[in-house]
Amino acid sequence: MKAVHFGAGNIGRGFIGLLLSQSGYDVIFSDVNQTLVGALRERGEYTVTLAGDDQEQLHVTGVTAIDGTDGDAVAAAVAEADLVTTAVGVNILKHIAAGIARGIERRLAAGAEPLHIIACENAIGGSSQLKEHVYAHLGEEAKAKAAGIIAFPNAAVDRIVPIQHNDDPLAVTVEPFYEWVVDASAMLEGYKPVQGVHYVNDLTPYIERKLFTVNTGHCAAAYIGSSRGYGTIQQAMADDSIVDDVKATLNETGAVLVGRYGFDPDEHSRYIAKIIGRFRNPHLTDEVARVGRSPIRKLSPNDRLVKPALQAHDMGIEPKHLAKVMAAALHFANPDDPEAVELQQSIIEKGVGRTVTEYTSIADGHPVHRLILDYYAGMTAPRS
Ligand SMILES: NC(=O)C1=CN([C@@H]2O[C@H](COP(=O)(O)OP(=O)(O)OC[C@H]3O[C@@H](n4cnc5c(N)ncnc54)[C@H](O)[C@@H]3O)[C@@H](O)[C@H]2O)C=CC1
Ligand SMILES: O=P(O)(O)OC[C@H]1O[C@](O)(CO)[C@@H](O)[C@@H]1O
Repeated sequence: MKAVHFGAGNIGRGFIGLLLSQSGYDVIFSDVNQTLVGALRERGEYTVTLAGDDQEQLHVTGVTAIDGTDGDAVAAAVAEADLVTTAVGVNILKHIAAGIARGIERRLAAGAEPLHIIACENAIGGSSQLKEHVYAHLGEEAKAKAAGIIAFPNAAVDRIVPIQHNDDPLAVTVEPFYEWVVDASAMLEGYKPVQGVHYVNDLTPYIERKLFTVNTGHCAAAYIGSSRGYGTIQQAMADDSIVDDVKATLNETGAVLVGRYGFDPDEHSRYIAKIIGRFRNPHLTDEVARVGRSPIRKLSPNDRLVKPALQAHDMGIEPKHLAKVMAAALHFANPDDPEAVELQQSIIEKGVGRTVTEYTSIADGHPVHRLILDYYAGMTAPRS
């Protein structure tokens, strides 16, 4: 069995590629990073280290790579794949869509074997977004033929994999925990399960619980940590006042999740406690720059801060701590992060009020808008 996985980065090698390989797939990574592509082709294997007390090592074999900028190679790989997955970043999905579309056209011309295409990104509806981008490259006839044969099940993926600082470009250290949940209702009949994947008929509670707990809590630690001058999540989480902020933020999202989906409150509290323990993992060094990266995406209406804050407000809960995290995100100034640069520029040119409205879609005068501005005014810019 052949799987084509777009993105040989941290999650690609350290999570998705690993599980696919353990499930018996030959994994072909597609990436634009020529160092990664060259090393994967030359060596055909790499090592994943689990960041626990015993530093267990897992050897992934039977892998190779293609150059993601080579449209023919990408189309040929997709045409022959038994499964396609991605972990490139949700904003990159549009850039891989044309190659996937060409691969689908080739499949359709050759007899149309069924195919699942699963985006493993931190986003609600990642595969659906990818489908839209891919369909934009297909004609009406191809789209009609693809219906019922090419499926794009949405997924939630959870494993913390920091930026790697190893001499070996392929080596990757990951936290031991993982969770990969896939929408079974969108899978084609007779699909072969991937080992370690949890297939569920209603993905929404899973993706929202993950995004609004793991990712909301993590970015709370990153943005508030950064505003206090901390460089890593581990440093920030050693500060009790930041842990209190993270917990209070997750109590707000927790109230929303318990209210909307009927999760057991005690079980949800244990879920939060476990996640806070994961953030503190002493065997990892995770930079606030990575966890807070792309603040415009993280402040967008459907993402980990705005959506639960507005849901909380609608349920009569004042989302004070979510607003505080958003205010800290507006102070997140990283010259190497193009979205942070754009946000800071917008604040300088248009003021913070208009910037909040433009990027979060929360109207001026809305109580949550006012909360964000109040916290923003009371917060100093991060120490350099
Ligand atoms: N790192 C983590 O702990 C987690 C990350 N995620 C999600 O996984 C996705 C990937 O994140 P990371 O692995 O951390 O990022 P990363 O930056 O380590 O990996 C992304 C890879 O995609 C490649 N890429 C960029 N453009 C491409 C293109 N056009 N074609 C093929 N490859 C391309 C990059 O060269 C890079 O190797 C993101 O959506 C992230 O939100 C989800 C859960 C955990
Ligand atoms: O990858 P994103 O969406 O920029 O956000 C970083 C987040 O992803 C994770 O790496 C895993 O979900 C978390 O560590 C962090 O909350």
